[in-house]
Amino acid sequence: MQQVERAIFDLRRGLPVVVGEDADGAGSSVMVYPVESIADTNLAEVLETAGSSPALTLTRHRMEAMGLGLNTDAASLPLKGGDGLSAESLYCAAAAVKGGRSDLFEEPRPASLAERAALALMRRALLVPAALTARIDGSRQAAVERAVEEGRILRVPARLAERCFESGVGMLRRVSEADVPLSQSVRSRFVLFREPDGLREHVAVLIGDANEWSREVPVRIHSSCLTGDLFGSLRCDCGEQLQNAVQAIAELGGGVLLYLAQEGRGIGLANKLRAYELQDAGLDTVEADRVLGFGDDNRRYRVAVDILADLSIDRVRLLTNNPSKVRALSEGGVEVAAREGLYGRVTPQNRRYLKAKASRSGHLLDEVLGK
Ligand SMILES: Nc1nc2c(ncn2[C@@H]2O[C@H](COP(=O)(O)OP(=O)(O)OP(=O)(O)O)[C@@H](O)[C@H]2O)c(=O)[nH]1
Ligand SMILES: [Zn+2]
Repeated sequence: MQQVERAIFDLRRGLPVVVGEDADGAGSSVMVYPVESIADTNLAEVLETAGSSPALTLTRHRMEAMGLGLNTDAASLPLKGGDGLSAESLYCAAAAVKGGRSDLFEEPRPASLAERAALALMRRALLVPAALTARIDGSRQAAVERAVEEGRILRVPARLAERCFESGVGMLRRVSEADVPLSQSVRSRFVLFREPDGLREHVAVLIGDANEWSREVPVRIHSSCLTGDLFGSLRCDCGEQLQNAVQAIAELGGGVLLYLAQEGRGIGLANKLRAYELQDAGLDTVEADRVLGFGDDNRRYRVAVDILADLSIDRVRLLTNNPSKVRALSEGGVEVAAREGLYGRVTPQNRRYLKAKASRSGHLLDEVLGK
């Protein structure tokens, strides 16, 4: 997987990578550029390097947002070229609320294996899930091969890249820990876990004395929210939920708060801010993520299951309003003996967000929003 991790870093830096369809990554290969960082000059470079016409590869959700239904998980829109084609027009087609100019593209076709893998890499890299892709023409293969051998560009096998979200299952590493007294619970210990690819770190906050925890350990699974947790943003309820969770767990005799690196429901802070802009243009929190090409909720809770296993916890009292967290733990073999609601204050700024969570994602919020 090392190549895949390196490719993710390159893509985050705005560099292209080569995705190949054979097991060793060679064979039918595609150059991949992250759309969000492509500059006008790169467009000429893509044509020159790959020697074939590029396409814009998008997720099904983005295609739907553009009114281009195609019954596949991902599709590619071959570029027509000509006037109006620029880095900006590509970005608009990939992420703007209005979907960009359709006259710049040919009819969509289902994405190839390498193109689908390119989108998986974008999502893992927390970029806008849109790639400029170009098959490497036979006439350019030798040059690309040389660039790969000389380390000027990375090549990854599509099959590995496509599975970049699964690479770490069951392989979290417990890295370091220390006591960190909190104002609401003086006896608290932070334990840090790192995913094997080194890309994400998660923290388990052990509250109180583990020997005194009840058999149904009070557990909160909290997805990180820089704006809410640290700055008290009024757009969401995360900051207050975080504080209330520590308080509630302490009052229940201690337990665990899992602070998971899942900013913006797993789409990352950059995309969350993009989604906020789309919300300010009228979309709700779920629609905005879809328009950016994501699903309704991009979080997977496997890391929570793995951390609880490491802590030898198999029965919990879960503090959440989110039924998918309950489901994910149960499916992962953790018994959810009870669920308890956990709320922040409803404010004029977050009411619409909370209502959308209740109506679109099934959050159990009647207690604070009314029926
Ligand atoms: N994409 C996106 N993410 C958001 C938005 N507002 C808040 N978030 C993120 O949503 C997540 C909320 O996490 P949690 O509070 O753990 O989960 P939850 O699904 O609300 O469920 P609860 O357990 O009931 O709180 C955080 O990662 C926030 O950064 C938004 O408008 N768009
Ligand atoms: Zn938040």
